[in-house]
Amino acid sequence: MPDRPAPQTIHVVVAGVAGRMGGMLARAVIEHDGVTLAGATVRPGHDWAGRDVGEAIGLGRPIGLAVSDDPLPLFAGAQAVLDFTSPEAAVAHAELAAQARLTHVIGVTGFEAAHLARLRACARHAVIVRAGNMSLGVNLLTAMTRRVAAALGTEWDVEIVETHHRWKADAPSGTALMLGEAAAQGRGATLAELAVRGRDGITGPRPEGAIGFASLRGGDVVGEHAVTFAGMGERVTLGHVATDRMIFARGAVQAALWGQGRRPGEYDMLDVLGLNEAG
Ligand SMILES: NC(=O)C1=CN([C@@H]2O[C@H](COP(=O)(O)OP(=O)(O)OC[C@H]3O[C@@H](n4cnc5c(N)ncnc54)[C@H](OP(=O)(O)O)[C@@H]3O)[C@@H](O)[C@H]2O)C=CC1
Ligand SMILES: O=C(O)C1=N[C@H](C(=O)O)C[C@H](O)C1
Repeated sequence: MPDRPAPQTIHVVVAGVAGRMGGMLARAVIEHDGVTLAGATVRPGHDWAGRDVGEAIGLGRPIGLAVSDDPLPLFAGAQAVLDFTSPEAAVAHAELAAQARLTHVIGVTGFEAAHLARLRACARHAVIVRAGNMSLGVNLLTAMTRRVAAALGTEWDVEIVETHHRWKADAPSGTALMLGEAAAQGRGATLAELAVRGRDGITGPRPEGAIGFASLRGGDVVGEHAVTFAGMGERVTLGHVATDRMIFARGAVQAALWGQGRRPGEYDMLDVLGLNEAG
């Protein structure tokens, strides 16, 4: 339950509206009840600055809102920001979001430990909902992965394979790491203790209990993930295929609404979807 009553309609800013996800997020906000698009940002100096958001994202009509390259005044007048930009930009946005006390929904992947430490500090002042994947299907898969890993034990080898479009910047994907963390949790460990990220050359036998990752990149693949539990004489594979980025955008809007009136802190989509307890 929220700690305070949530407003009826919340004002939402989309950061990085010129990106593959940015345009989807703006559409999702425009289409969703209970949220109003209050701003959309691009990197300083981007040639979309000043253009109408509707025209810039290809909606086919103006919506009377100009793209901005200055997040500060937009954040000051909003209740939430949806952020699928880059690790550096998301950390800078988190510092502004903390000052404005707004819900910061972060879909960005590829964070390093130093970024995560800064996000943790910001979450002392505002709600951060961060997940490597905001879709319902992947979050269900995450909860299932934790359960299956707990049930099968370490004699079943866990391998996670992900496939994405040719433009993706980071590997393994944020989703793959989320699934790996869930498998590790199911076994009472952390992913840092068990992860094997990339194999090449004379690798020797697989360490028992390791969680392996492999990444494929090509074409326009939206995102595919498979978690295989390989035992002696049988294999169990759980998977998810995304065919439309709107699944991530809708999840982000849901997270923005969920965050209203919550206590400051770090949350994820399992919290939003009520799947943490179920795991
Ligand atoms: N959690 C989830 O469900 C999902 C997460 N993702 C993640 O979201 C991120 C973005 O993915 P994608 O949309 O494909 O990538 P893109 O590169 O298409 O989009 C990122 C956008 O952010 C912009 N940007 C960077 N810095 C700033 C800034 N300071 N202010 C405003 N805009 C900025 C970039 O601008 P410029 O090009 O000028 O640098 C670019 O337009 C990735 O980390 C990806 O893994 C993607 C899909 C789903
Ligand atoms: O970069 C992407 O496109 C995606 N990134 C996320 C990830 O790293 O897992 C989520 C989704 O798979 C698409």
